[in-house]
Amino acid sequence: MTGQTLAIEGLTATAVIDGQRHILVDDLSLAVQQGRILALVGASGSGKSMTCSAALGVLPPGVTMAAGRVTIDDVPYGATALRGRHVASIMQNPRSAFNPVRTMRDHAAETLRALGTMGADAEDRIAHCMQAAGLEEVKAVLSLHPFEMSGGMLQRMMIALALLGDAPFLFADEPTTDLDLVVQMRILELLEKLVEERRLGVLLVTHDMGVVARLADDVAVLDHGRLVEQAPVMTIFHQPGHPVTRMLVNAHLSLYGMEAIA
Ligand SMILES: Nc1ncnc2c1ncn2[C@@H]1O[C@H](COP(=O)(O)OP(=O)(O)OP(=O)(O)O)[C@@H](O)[C@H]1O
Repeated sequence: MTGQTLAIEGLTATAVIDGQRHILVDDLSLAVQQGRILALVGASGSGKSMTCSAALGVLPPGVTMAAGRVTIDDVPYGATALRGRHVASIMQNPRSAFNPVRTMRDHAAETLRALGTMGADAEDRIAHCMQAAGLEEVKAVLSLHPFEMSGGMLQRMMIALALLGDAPFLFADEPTTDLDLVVQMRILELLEKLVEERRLGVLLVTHDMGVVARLADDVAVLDHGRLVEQAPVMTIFHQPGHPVTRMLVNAHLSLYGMEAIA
């Protein structure tokens, strides 16, 4: 069973800085398959987040998508149609994603409204997604404000909200960066489980090659906005082809050794 394929094709994002046009993402193409995790790696500033933002039509002010399109099984989709319904997203620093004066119940209701799916079964769906994200005490958690929750709980809630749309794809932008090591591991285990159980296709932005070794099936390497290498994870670690890939792998190996990826 192969499932759907989401393709980003010829994506180019530009910004005018001090009167000069800069290319932040340069004619980038990649494909994410349902049931697989594609890690998007590269040095800081290489364009990983901008790639996700451009594909989902949520670029920051001043940055323009100059070219490109997103297709699912060769059918092109506009960003508004993609977001939530076909592609869910989670990002780093979950605390900043929540409104500090609203409860989790408010956030869940707002997500359902945005998806246009506030049906009679709304409560059940919220509970189901929260449980899938490892939040068992549904009623208690729904009554909490962000400041009453840990970073790990907030990230689980963000994942629960992402699951509400039942999208086949998930873009996860550094989902564990701001969490402590134990919580990081639990969130990674959760992502792995969701890919297995729901056959999500995940585009995982990370700078952490340990996370790549642990989770990814395939790896795409960015350098200055360009895709310089794409290969299965084992090839990336054992036969990195591009100097940037070698640099990322060597930096990881010099810190942690080969055991983690054997
Ligand atoms: N609002 C903006 N306007 C113009 N340029 C921007 C803006 N935000 C980011 N950039 C530039 O776009 C490029 C790509 O940034 P991006 O955030 O995608 O990098 P990244 O690979 O995700 O980095 P990191 O790992 O540090 O998050 C960088 O050169 C960055 O300086």
